Amino acid sequence: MIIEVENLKKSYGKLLALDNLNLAIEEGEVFGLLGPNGSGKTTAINCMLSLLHYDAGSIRIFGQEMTPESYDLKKDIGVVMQNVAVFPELTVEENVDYFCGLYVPDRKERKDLVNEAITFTGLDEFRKFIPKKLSGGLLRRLNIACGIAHKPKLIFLDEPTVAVDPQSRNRILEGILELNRKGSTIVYTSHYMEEVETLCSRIMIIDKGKAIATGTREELKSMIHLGKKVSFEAEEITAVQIELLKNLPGVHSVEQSGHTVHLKSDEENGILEKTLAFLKDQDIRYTNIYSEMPTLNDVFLEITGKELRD
Ligand SMILES: Nc1ncnc2c1ncn2[C@@H]1O[C@H](COP(=O)(O)OP(=O)(O)OP(=O)(O)O)[C@@H](O)[C@H]1O
Repeated sequence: MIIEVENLKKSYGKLLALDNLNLAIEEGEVFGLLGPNGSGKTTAINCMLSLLHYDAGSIRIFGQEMTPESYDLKKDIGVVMQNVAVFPELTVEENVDYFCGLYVPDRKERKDLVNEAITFTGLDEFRKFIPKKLSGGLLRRLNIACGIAHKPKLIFLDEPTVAVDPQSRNRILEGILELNRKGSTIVYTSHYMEEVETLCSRIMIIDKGKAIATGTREELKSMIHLGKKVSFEAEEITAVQIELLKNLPGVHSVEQSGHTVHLKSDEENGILEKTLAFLKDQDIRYTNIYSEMPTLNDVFLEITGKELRD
């Protein structure tokens, strides 16, 4: 096991930020911590890295107890924090070299690692730039280059794509998968469910410092017995017709927002066809009908009663 967290508790004054958190991550995983803002993701990471004192519980990394003095463990860990942390007066190259130098004292060895990290994050043409001259997306990529240049076995990335343009975002996500393919275990926090779904082999959904569900995306979705969702727009649908729709076999719930009708079913198949037949039978004019599979937001909504995004 690469990471084992048992019964972790952390309070800030009266606020219980982590409430008996348990976590086990195996080598080779891309593990996602998914939760809304303030759910405790950063606190969990900072505890795992021994950057924060915690009140109770135990943390083992690479099979050993993690303490603030675990320097031998830390050299195999890479950290990309939520807030970009680079030196404003150093160039891209100098920044990466500085952070890599914390773990790799040999200059020659480091030169190759720094070059590799810069190329990997697509920063070759910006080597001599200082951070102030970089766009938000490029700055995030520099943050990543600084965190991974020493080729760590375990990489923590805390919301690395917040406020990043789509091009940089894709590059970052592809880069993370590439790091995983090259052998690094990844712990990735986000409140973007799409990213976590695409990237992560296993996901823990966290809310108010508590793990509310853990599993692969398929396992998480199968927990909530929700089949497909169907949405369509209909300007003239009546309240009675909405009630009739709710009574169709297999229909779980129906909600209206403006002219859009959202229907949830507990069946995987056939619900779109049933809805179409109903609309035809009732002579309801509709546009933009589509069906979709449940998302991790549906899982979160069903378990907590609120949306993942605030
Ligand atoms: N240093 C601190 N002092 C007091 N409260 C804190 C501190 N750091 C975090 N908190 C609180 O602890 C809770 C968990 O915060 P944390 O930053 O771990 O959540 P998060 O899921 O990472 O959210 P975000 O994505 O917004 O960073 C929140 O209610 C937050 O306000």
